[in-house]
Amino acid sequence: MARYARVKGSIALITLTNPPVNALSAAVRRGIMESVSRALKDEQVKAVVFCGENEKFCGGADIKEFSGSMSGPPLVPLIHSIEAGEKPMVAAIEGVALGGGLELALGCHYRVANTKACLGLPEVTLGLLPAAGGTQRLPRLIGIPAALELITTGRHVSAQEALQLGIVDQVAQGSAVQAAMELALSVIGQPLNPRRLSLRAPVWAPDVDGVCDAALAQVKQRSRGAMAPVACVQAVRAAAMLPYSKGMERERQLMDTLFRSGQAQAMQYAFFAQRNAGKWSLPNGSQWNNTRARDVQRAGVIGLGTMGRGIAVSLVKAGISVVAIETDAKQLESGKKAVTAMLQRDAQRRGVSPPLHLLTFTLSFHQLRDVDLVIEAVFEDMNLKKRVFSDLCKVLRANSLICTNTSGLNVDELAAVTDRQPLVVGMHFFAPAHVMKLLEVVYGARSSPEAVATAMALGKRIEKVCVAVGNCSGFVGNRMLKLYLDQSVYMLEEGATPEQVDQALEEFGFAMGIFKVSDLSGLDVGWRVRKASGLIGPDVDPVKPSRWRLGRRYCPLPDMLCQQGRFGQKTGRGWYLYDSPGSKEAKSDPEIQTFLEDYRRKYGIIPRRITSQEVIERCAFALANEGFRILEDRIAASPEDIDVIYLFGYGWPRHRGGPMFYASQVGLSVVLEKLEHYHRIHPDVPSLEPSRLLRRLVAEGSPPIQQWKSHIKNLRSHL
Ligand SMILES: C/C=C(\C)C(=O)SCCNC(=O)CCNC(=O)[C@H](O)C(C)(C)COP(=O)(O)OP(=O)(O)OC[C@H]1O[C@@H](n2cnc3c(N)ncnc32)[C@H](O)[C@@H]1OP(=O)(O)O
Repeated sequence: MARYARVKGSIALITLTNPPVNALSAAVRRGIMESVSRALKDEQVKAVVFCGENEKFCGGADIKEFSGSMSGPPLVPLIHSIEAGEKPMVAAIEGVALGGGLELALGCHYRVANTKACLGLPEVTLGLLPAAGGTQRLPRLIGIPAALELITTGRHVSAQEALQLGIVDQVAQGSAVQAAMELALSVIGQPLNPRRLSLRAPVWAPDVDGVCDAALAQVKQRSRGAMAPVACVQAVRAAAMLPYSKGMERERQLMDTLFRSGQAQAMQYAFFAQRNAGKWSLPNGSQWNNTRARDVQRAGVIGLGTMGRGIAVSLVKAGISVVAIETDAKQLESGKKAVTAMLQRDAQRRGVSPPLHLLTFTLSFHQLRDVDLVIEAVFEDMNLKKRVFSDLCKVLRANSLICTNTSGLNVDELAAVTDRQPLVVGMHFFAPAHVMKLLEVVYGARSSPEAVATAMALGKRIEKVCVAVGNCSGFVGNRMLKLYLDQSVYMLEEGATPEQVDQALEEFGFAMGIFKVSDLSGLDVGWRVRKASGLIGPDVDPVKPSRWRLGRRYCPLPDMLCQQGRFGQKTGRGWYLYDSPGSKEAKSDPEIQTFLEDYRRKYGIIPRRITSQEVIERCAFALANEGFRILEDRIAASPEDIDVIYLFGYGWPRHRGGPMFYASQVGLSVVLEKLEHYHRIHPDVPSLEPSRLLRRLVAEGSPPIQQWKSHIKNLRSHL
């Protein structure tokens, strides 16, 4: 899987051939080894150029191989043999040079990239470190601070930035392969030792220790328990302190630990889960590769609140014309200002001009007559949305799609008021919509495969991670979130504080605990939903609200907070205290402690100590248990889809894979046992009762997560 050719008389051109990204599989490594040996032996060959098939240099090691037993020539000695070769070796980088691909290029004596190439060492995002010499060669090439930044973040850099950093020697406007061949011919006969990065001395710099310490503190703070970024800093520190061979030894030791870790498994699982989510399928058999998406050139956005603004920005940035509608002139003006400012800021950052010409702001629905698709983002109110949907049908072309950004209302009920049920789907964005990566595409009972394909393709075009889900209250993400929130507030009743719960979740890896997140989102949002769903009504005792509603345990604490006007950050008070409305730093509020104590006293609850372990078990296992029910109900097509939703929409730590992967990693029988235990203690919380699918999987020997899909099919056929 490496092609060998002699070109221009004296150049051996070695082409990596393993589409789509020319990953360094065992066969590719073998091919490179044989080709290098042939080039070194061939007396006609005076220089060697490496490139990749289909204008993609190399996407790195073949990640699929990591889960099996590795075979074939190892990468480290292979790259060493390239570097040690007595003929100039030049990497011609087109498309991507990532991970092992860049490490291969660093083993070459020269590197040429074309303008569109991107380079990086993203191993840290897979729970690993660049262990084919990357942590030792890159610092020797570009210095410790720049290498630390690239290796600990896994950030991709453009060819231009790579040139500025000194990673590549040349950027070619046209073909990198042509430019590399010219460079190779021009350097024949020049000494190679100065070009061999491994021969360079350790990279000493003033206060190297201080720089590494600062990087360590930064990654520990940023990555919340992830091991790989810490190991990356340790390996780069070795490049600063030790000769190359010792540094390589350190790199290998650190990699050995990471490679076997559950964190690496979780992150590699997340990599493939994200890509598999794009391969959607519907219960009727329609799927991503048998359904055509429609082209969307013009879209409408109804409502310019926070969500509508973010959606409009995302569409325009992808080159789609947008007609943005509001019902009130003042709101239209403030929406216009906000959208324009967001686009201007973004354009300024990227050094381009803002695509404002793609935007039309109007109060008139008639301007929507020739759009291909509309995304409704009005207030979360079924009647209001129904009115908007029927008004849309009066002006839209008969074949225009109508999408709703509802976060959990019934898509079928909305579709029913239209004249085009097959053309109605949900597009559930997450706030802020121009930043958050997740998009749940919700298909209703009558949504056509073409409508789903169009929404999925549009989501991909605006750079979202899209997951197709079925229609139920809250869809996947918010349906699960409800149970996680329930557990959190029950624990406050039982004796915990918001700080304790949040600390346990943050130590687990969440960027923010659930109470901080609730304050950020606004506590009034859930309050409104609970009122609309009949959980709060005039029959509720205002002095001692019932803890039992609709036949199950209910915690009135969040409602009581809202009654006090504590809506979270926006009012300066929620579960925490803020310096002023809108400020972000959450501080403990003694009033909340007193409020919780009074509450427990009023209801005769004797507080008990709740450990971090209990917090994690009750939150994570409640999430996973609902995830199993969602799989039984066919609302999500696979556990991977659920995990992608939690990773990209709800801040689940990537090094824990997602709630379903976490359950599989902890062990399904352990999860079952714990749920049974908690359900025994809390029989008034039906959601803690282990799901049928979980029981079934345990009974069938807890198969690996990749096999759950077939067990789910069997479970259904037994129902
Ligand atoms: C030690 C460790 C070492 C030495 C390493 O090198 S670890 C690997 C480091 N490399 C990476 O992390 C790069 C991973 N890949 C990507 O970031 C992207 O795939 C890409 C930027 C290279 C291309 O992006 P895009 O064009 O959007 O395509 P997809 O992401 O959808 O990928 C297409 C298919 O290729 C599969 N793929 C990609 N990279 C690898 C890889 N390194 N090993 C195995 N397979 C890879 C990916 O899963 C897609 O497969 P399908 O879904 O189409 O089946």
